[in-house]
Amino acid sequence: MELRVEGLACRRGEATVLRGVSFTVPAGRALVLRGPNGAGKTTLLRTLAGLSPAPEGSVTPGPDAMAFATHADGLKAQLTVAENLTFWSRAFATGDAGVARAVAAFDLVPLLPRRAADLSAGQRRRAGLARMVLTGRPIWLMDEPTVSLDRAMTATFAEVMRAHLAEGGSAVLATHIDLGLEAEVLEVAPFAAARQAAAQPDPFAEAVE
Ligand SMILES: Nc1ncnc2c1ncn2[C@@H]1O[C@H](COP(=O)(O)OP(=O)(O)OP(=O)(O)O)[C@@H](O)[C@H]1O
Repeated sequence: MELRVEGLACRRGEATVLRGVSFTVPAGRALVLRGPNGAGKTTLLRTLAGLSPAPEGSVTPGPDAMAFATHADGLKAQLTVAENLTFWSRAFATGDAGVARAVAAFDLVPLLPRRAADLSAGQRRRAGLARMVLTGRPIWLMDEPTVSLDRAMTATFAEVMRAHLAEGGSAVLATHIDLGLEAEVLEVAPFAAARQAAAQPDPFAEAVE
């Protein structure tokens, strides 16, 4: 699904962090957000996701089409991974089929009985990313999705993303590492988000080698 952003301003607390952000991410494509610490990448993602109201501009479609993977992963610490997945499948009305897709995508069977509080950082991230699959939503917003993932799981993530894009999904990712994504790059800078076309031929080539 296409994501269209026009003249967006983004606030964090009382501060306007970004202004005049415009871009389109066509179905099947990803946009990578780059920029130094504090540039506003997380703020932009939060605004796209509808978590921070935008004082100016528009985002189409609305938040119901989007799934947002944050640093926090969204797991309830006292529940097992299986219980977290069931909770999400109810919240997103995707049922057992949604859970099965998420488990298969990130090889979660060994983690299902484990309490989220007892998972390693990488295992938590795996479960948090599986949530994106479970939602069935077409537009994925992701904040440093590969942090804490080992090399094999980074490759798995790349495969999952590739499948999502091949199904007509789209994505906006803030990441400091080069995933080898076939993606445009948006350099995020306060009040002046400028676009750099950077299509590359082989998505994820470097991530999965
Ligand atoms: N709750 C808040 N209230 C006011 N300003 C904030 C708040 N949270 C963050 N900021 C500021 O907003 C700006 C943008 O922060 P943001 O987290 O979006 O940057 P980022 O590009 O994601 O950075 P990083 O690469 O470090 O994750 C920063 O200057 C930050 O200090």
